[in-house]
Amino acid sequence: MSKFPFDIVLFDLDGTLVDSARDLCPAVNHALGVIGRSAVSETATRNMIGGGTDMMLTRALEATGGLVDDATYRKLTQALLEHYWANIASNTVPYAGCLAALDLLAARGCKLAVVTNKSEKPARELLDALEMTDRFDAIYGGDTLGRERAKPEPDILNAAIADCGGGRAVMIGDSTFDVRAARAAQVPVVTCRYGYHDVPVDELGGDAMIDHFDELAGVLEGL
Ligand SMILES: O=C(O)COP(=O)(O)O
Ligand SMILES: [Mg+2]
Repeated sequence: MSKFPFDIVLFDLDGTLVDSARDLCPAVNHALGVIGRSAVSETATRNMIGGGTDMMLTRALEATGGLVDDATYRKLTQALLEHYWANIASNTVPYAGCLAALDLLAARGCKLAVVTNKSEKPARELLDALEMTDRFDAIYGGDTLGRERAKPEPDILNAAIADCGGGRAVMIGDSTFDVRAARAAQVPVVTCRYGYHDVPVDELGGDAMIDHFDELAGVLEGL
């Protein structure tokens, strides 16, 4: 078997490895309900994910009547997180073909890492609940190095690459945060058509796109 072109595969979490909108959306709506706002749809929520919890809540507030004062915002963040913690893996599942693709990449000698804008604690909690933690050599959240160093900054990608021993890395993600972070880290990036997009999917601007995890290893071999 020919040598695989990458040593390290970095994965975004929400909208890339796992379909989490069915748990994130109710948590957002729980928070909106605290101040009597109307609910946002799951479809709308999907476009609000990718920049971390604060950005998701901010976008949901903007979509339902506007921003709130700091004290209210803190209360709503608390309500959102409490709801999310209690339901973190109620309806969240790895995307079809995800686990098989991770198996295949590991069998081809790749080290695997998660680089998410979700905070590290809930990211680990979710991966634990889905029994996925052991598959990864590094797991970085949006707060691991400090929020200001979350994606689109390259820092968590670079840190994960270093933890994996360095080498040829590639990023797999679903939002402009992932594409920009990969560009800044100077690694190629594959986007997922099935994920959560903050811009129209064809404007993400990655190096390749997959519709399904079954395509991933082949697409990486062709980069
Ligand atoms: O928490 C979020 O908004 C997104 O997380 P992600 O970086 O795994 O897509
Ligand atoms: Mg994502």
